[in-house]
Amino acid sequence: AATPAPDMDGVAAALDAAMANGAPGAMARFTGPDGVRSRTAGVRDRETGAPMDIHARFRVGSVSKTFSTVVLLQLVQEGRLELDQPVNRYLPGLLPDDRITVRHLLTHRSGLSDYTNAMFADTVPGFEAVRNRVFTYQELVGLSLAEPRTTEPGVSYRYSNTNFVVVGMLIEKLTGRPVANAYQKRIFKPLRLRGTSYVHPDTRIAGLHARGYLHPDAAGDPLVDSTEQTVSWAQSAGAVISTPADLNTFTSALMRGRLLSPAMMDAMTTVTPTDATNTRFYGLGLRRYDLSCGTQVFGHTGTVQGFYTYTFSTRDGRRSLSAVANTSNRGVVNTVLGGTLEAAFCGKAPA
Ligand SMILES: CC1(C)S[C@@H]2[C@H](NC(=O)CCCC[C@H](NC(=O)C[NH3+])C(=O)[O-])C(=O)N2[C@H]1C(=O)[O-]
Repeated sequence: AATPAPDMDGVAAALDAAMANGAPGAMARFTGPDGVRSRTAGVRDRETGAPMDIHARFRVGSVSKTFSTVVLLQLVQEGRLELDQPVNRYLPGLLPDDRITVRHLLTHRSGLSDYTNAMFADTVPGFEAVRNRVFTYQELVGLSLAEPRTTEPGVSYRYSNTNFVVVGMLIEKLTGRPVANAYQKRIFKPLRLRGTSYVHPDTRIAGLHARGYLHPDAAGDPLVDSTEQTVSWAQSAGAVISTPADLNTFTSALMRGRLLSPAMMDAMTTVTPTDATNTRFYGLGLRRYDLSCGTQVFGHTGTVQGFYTYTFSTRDGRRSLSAVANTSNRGVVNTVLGGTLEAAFCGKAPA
């Protein structure tokens, strides 16, 4: 079937819906066979009123997990570790269960609890308590291991940031360098992602950027400007900064096989369902969404204080979309922002 043109009016409507539900601003960038299409809405800075800018940098949250996965799978390709070996073989004594394998981390099937649930139970106090803190990986893993495991290893999918903190530990142990070096050398530089960085524990977003605004739990309380933070509570699970254009370049290059071998891409895109809808799946550090028009898109989502992100590409890498809203802790915004995917990849509904 012919590739449908993106319905940019539909994309714009989803951005407007995000604003109508509390986002100060939103933006989306589609890259496809007929070139680039962008839409923006609202402001990137509530103080100055500066309009949202498609070139603005922002925090991508868990989209970082796909960057970390690419680095780790390159190390697997280089023979530095094996997917089905115990994590403890490479990080002796780290985990209390030798049955937890590297693959379990990348598929969220390790059973390691997600320490952020307790950390952010009270949204604003939780954020304020950690926004300037610097954690070691070991401290974060310690927070998780203080809580009961959620499943026996490999038995079921249970999303946990802890998995990708351990992925960061593996990368640093095997390369002998901070993860920032691996991101830069293996992804940012080769793909010329000049708007993408990993600056942990620096709290700033350099250059032209969107400010992020966290919705408080109590209705009527003011938005919290959450732009500056270390994101040390997430690091290799959530601390990358990027732009819509760079994320489209990244997902497209990934799908086109510019970062990993065909065999490794097959492994990465081998998925299991994450919910009962049978339209949402997870592979290795990668989500698959099956859209209403039958198109499957691969990428990741992100939720970090002040920013919601969707970044997905078709399996052939020919079409990519990144959509961002500069708010969080407002689920309806995240949901309506997701409407950009159907509009962009399925096009206008038949009349
Ligand atoms: C699975 C998710 C949704 S959560 C996970 C990760 N983000 C976090 O773990 C942060 C959670 C707290 C964020 C905060 N919420 C609260 O504090 C609520 N009390 C807010 O909305 O800013 C990320 O990113 N992933 C998303 C993903 O992968 O899409």
